[in-house]
Amino acid sequence: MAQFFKPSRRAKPQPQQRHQMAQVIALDHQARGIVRTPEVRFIEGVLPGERIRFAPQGKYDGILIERLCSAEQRQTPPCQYYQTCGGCDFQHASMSLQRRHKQQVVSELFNKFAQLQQLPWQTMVAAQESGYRRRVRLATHWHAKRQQLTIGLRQRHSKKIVSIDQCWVCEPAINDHLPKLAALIENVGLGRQLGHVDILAVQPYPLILLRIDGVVSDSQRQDLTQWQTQHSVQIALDDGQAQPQLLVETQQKPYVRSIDGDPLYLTPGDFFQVNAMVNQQLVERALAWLAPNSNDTVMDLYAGIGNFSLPLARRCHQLVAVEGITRMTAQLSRNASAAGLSNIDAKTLDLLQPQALQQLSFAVDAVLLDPARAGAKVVAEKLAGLPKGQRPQRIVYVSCAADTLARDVAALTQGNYRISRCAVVDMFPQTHHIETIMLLEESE
Ligand SMILES: C[S@@+](CC[C@H](N)C(=O)[O-])C[C@H]1O[C@@H](n2cnc3c(N)ncnc32)[C@H](O)[C@@H]1O
Repeated sequence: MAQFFKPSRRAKPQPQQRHQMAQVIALDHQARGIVRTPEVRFIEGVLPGERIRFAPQGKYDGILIERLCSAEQRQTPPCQYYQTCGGCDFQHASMSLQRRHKQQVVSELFNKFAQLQQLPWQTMVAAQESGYRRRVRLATHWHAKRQQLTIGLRQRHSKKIVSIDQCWVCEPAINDHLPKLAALIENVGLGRQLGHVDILAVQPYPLILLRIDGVVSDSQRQDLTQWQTQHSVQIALDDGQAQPQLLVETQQKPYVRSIDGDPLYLTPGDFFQVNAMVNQQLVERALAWLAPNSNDTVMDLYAGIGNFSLPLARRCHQLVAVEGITRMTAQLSRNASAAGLSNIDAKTLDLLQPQALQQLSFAVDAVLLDPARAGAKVVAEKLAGLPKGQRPQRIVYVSCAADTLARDVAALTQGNYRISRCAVVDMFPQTHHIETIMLLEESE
């Protein structure tokens, strides 16, 4: 049969003459270096002040070929997998540069989207630089010929998996179990059926959540049950259809603790904040800025399983919590009951729907907003337009996406609010991800 030439789908190496020299002038919002030659290009792994040789790629990108000098703020990436793993993209910068850059990005976005030049910055909410992640999702690949399983994190810009047995930013409870997983799955014979694996550093035992396609036999269940007892972990199975199930349903439900020590029970798959120490400080900061007292009615929007709701309810008269996922609202209510709190009214509403907001009275003393990346546009526009006496005096907005935060805060400041405090929250050190907390108060 005739053989036709098929070009490789891999990016071709750039010919030598196309390489260009440039000085990195700044970092973009994803912590990539910006060069101008004169066209603007974005290059990963480089820092402002560094002179580099790079290969242009596509219309806007470049690939670093050689660094001719190093910025003072460069550090040797501490993680052995840094060059290949796509997990942390900012390890080559000192912690002070990482944190300064995050604040700079928020300032730039507010300048651009909210026309606000000066923000009232407060001390950053930050804790340890490594060993902070209490949940991680691992990718897996089953080599049928070798009957071997690879577990790890995705390579940068690739579907390939970097096999890891330690993750520098994960909590020790995760790293204790990560190296044992491949052998467990191979021995139990679930390699072919395995999708991803989540490890959660929760109480009373670390939880390993296996995404399995197809049926798990009784003998496989027995093997897994034996293993979880031997290694003091809990295993849960997720078939992608129904809610993940603990292998032994009679065992105690997993939980994390609120800042007051109340257990926040969760079902595998429920959202909880990734960085326990930063979360502790974040909730404390939100409480300090919202300053609830025992006569106040407070609203916690995007409440999850009650991370902010329970501490707020302990300090105010009445707490209205709103969450979009029914299962999590029910969990929040159970968590409130377990903590002996009877002043929480938990509702399930889609806060992106204007008509859903008609079911809420915003004549409360304070509101906490903690939306997902999409932000809280509909809520912000509603709050911005409410007359005095029917709106909260204080709003604390916790955000994981500075662009949607700037958009929503612009709506609030064009209404009856002004920004009185803000701080960067370094929830994900060693990565470019930015969280922010902002206090808005009635301006008249
Ligand atoms: C960043 S998490 C914060 C959860 C909680 N405040 C915490 O600290 O753990 C955002 C929460 O908003 C919920 N959510 C996302 N979109 C929503 C929507 N349209 N309406 C209501 N809740 C939503 C998610 O289910 C999630 O629990």
